[in-house]
Amino acid sequence: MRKQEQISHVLIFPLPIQGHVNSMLKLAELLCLSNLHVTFLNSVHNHDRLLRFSDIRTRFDRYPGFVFETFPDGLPEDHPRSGDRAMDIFYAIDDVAKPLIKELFKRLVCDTVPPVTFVIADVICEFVHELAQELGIPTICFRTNSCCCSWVYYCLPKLIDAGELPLKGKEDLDRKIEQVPGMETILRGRDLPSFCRHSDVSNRDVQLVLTATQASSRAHALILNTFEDLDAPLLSHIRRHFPKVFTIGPLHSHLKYRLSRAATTWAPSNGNSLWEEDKSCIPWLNTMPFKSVIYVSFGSITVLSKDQMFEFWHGLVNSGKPFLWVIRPDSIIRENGSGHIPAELSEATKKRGYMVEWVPQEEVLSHPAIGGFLTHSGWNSTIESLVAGVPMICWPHFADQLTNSRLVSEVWKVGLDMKDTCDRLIVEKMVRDLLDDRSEEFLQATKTISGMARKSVSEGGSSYLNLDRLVEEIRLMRGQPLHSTTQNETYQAENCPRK
Ligand SMILES: O=c1ccn([C@@H]2O[C@H](COP(=O)(O)OP(=O)(O)O[C@H]3O[C@H](CO)[C@@H](O)[C@H](O)[C@H]3O)[C@@H](O)[C@H]2O)c(=O)[nH]1
Ligand SMILES: C[C@H]1CC[C@@H]2C(C(=O)O)=CO[C@@H](O)[C@@H]21
Repeated sequence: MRKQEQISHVLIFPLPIQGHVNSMLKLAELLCLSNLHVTFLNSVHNHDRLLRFSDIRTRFDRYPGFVFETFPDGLPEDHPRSGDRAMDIFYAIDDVAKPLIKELFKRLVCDTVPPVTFVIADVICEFVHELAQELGIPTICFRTNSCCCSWVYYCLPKLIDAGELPLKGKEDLDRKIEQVPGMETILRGRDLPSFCRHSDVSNRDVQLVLTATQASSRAHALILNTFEDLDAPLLSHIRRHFPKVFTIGPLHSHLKYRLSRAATTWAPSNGNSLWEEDKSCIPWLNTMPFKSVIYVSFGSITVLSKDQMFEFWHGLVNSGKPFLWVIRPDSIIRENGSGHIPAELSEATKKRGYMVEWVPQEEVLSHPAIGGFLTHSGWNSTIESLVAGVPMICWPHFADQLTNSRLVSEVWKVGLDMKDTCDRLIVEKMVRDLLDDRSEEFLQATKTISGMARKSVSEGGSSYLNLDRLVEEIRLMRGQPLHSTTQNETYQAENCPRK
């Protein structure tokens, strides 16, 4: 074995969308801080945007063992990559980009010094597991979504066998779901991930989630962006099927802690944003009273119809509370008809509203003026809100969001779930409940969880120790194949030209 092959070199592959790239870049930086070599794969589309709107270049330049590589995602430049077109990303990668990614993998295993010895694959990208396996490179998989949703995905075959899926109609939405151990008293049909609402389990999105989940069980270990105290009951179930689970989150908070302890004077960076962060909201927030503002954002892929936007807008204005609302340029569905904005909305917005296209969300959530978060319940947003101690109103509509919002309201009790409704009266009432009438109860619960989260990433905490164990595992696994034969060496002997 050549000398360079002694060095552990990790290849990280996220699904190329904001919520996945964000958390996996944080993981990448944590691994760099532990002196591992890391190559991070971005789609060309995302990489260009990250270079324009974030400081990734300067941030990662400081790690000598770090490299970005890119691949085309197979979609035309003007494709929205959001809303009901978000799933196109998978199928375009499959149709167009896969052979190119395979060549890239080969190059990284054969021609790179030191060669890639380990892959951390986004669970949902099944083909990455296949490629790594083909090349004899051990894989750890990373779930960027929540622990609760991951557990539901593992239980899907059981749900189907027991006839709990597919849901048979509207009446099934309120029926209790019994086949997800640990959540028997919590979940109703409507709280299952959105893919479960398809009337036919042979639907390709359902199959994608099922096969990716199955493939992940062949990986060496599983990484979750959560912490033990938050998800203990579910983790004990997951560990019966998947013995090696590394809970190392909340990743954003973990990274901040490790950076603050590293012997550097590196300035805190801005995020991993695919849109330009508008920081003008911070001086506006500075003028607002303590915990008075409701922050509204539906993440990076949700889109709203005009009717939905107006229901939220009326509800926010009628609540009488100041609001900071992120409306991405691509987030309102273009429809014919009147785009007329009623005078009462524009007047109230001038007085106590602030609308922007994208914000530095972690900074916003930790601002003292923020009293609540009206969110789509994406996992990053949820865990960022938990760490910041900000109660939530949840308006989920895709994938894990429908399950996350149920845990927010019924398990962690840190907010309210308005799923499957979009009505100005409900928005108004929930904003008042969150910020006034029930604020004490929600603030108390979020404070407790925030404390546990921070403890978990501090020295000696569960996530802190788990990250150290993960790094050790990667170092130990270097060059060792997962399976009985030394596939890695066999592959290299057969396919890498002799140097
Ligand atoms: O103005 C904004 C709005 C959002 N963000 C950040 O963007 C990320 C958004 O991630 P997330 O809340 O997880 O939402 P999505 O972008 O919708 O994420 C997708 O990926 C997640 C991880 O798998 C899933 O949980 C979601 O359901 C899925 O939609 C977060 O880190 C936010 O801090 C900003 O920085 N500024
Ligand atoms: C594009 C989506 C397909 C499934 C992924 C997901 C999940 O629950 O696994 C959550 O939201 C999206 O990021 C992914």
